[in-house]
Amino acid sequence: MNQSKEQRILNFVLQNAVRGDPCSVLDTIDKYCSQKEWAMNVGDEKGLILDKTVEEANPSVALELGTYCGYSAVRIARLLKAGAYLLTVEFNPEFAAIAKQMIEFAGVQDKVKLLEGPSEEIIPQLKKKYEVDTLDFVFLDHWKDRYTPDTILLQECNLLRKGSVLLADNIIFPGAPEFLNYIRNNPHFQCTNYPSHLEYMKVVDAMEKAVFLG
Ligand SMILES: O=C(NC/C=C/[C@H]1O[C@@H](n2cnc(C(F)(F)F)c2)[C@H](O)[C@@H]1O)c1cc([N+](=O)[O-])cc(O)c1O
Ligand SMILES: [Mg+2]
Repeated sequence: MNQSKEQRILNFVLQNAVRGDPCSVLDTIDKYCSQKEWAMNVGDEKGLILDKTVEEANPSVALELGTYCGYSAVRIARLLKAGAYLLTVEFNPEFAAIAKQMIEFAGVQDKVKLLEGPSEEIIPQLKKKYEVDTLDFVFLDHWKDRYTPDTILLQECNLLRKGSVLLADNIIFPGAPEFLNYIRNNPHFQCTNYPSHLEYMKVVDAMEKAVFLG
């Protein structure tokens, strides 16, 4: 059976990146996806916004919704301090298997826990099953129509604390208009917009940061 695009991306990394070097894995994925096959990784331009937001938040516990091939999981994990960790949620078993290998090749597996399943099932389990108290940082990059219900669910499950930082990808393209309306009109969040471009393309995109005010 012929390979998936995600398998081709992983193979290119296994053959061309440096094992144990997260930056080389990121650069190799960016090279493949800008020169050979486009894929929905956050990419190098928006990746810099992600880096700065993670460094500023300096999270002990981070959550990512939408692992895909593991590009942003590697990107976030490489910046985490000793003892800090990332929980990343992936719904598609094939993508989860790819991401697991990507994360291990990059050498950040000790800082990343990959959870397989739908967010509406996993988020309510974070406190009891995954021993989370509150989340310091959340990266939203999964299905755009899930950004709002999952942000509401995080609040309902008391997983946010004063100062928790949410960062959402694809505010312009493909767009998350309902989320933007929800979060910008919600007095419990302080929002900041970061204009950018769609990964590997000249198409305009943006990220939105929302700090929970408690
Ligand atoms: O559709 C896009 N992203 C959707 C991303 C979807 C990814 O998130 C996973 N997921 C779904 N639910 C969960 C949870 F949380 F339940 F586990 C995880 C899906 O299996 C998939 O791997 C997208 C599209 C474009 N584009 O240009 O079309 C550009 C982008 O940057 C994008 O992120
Ligand atoms: Mg995205």
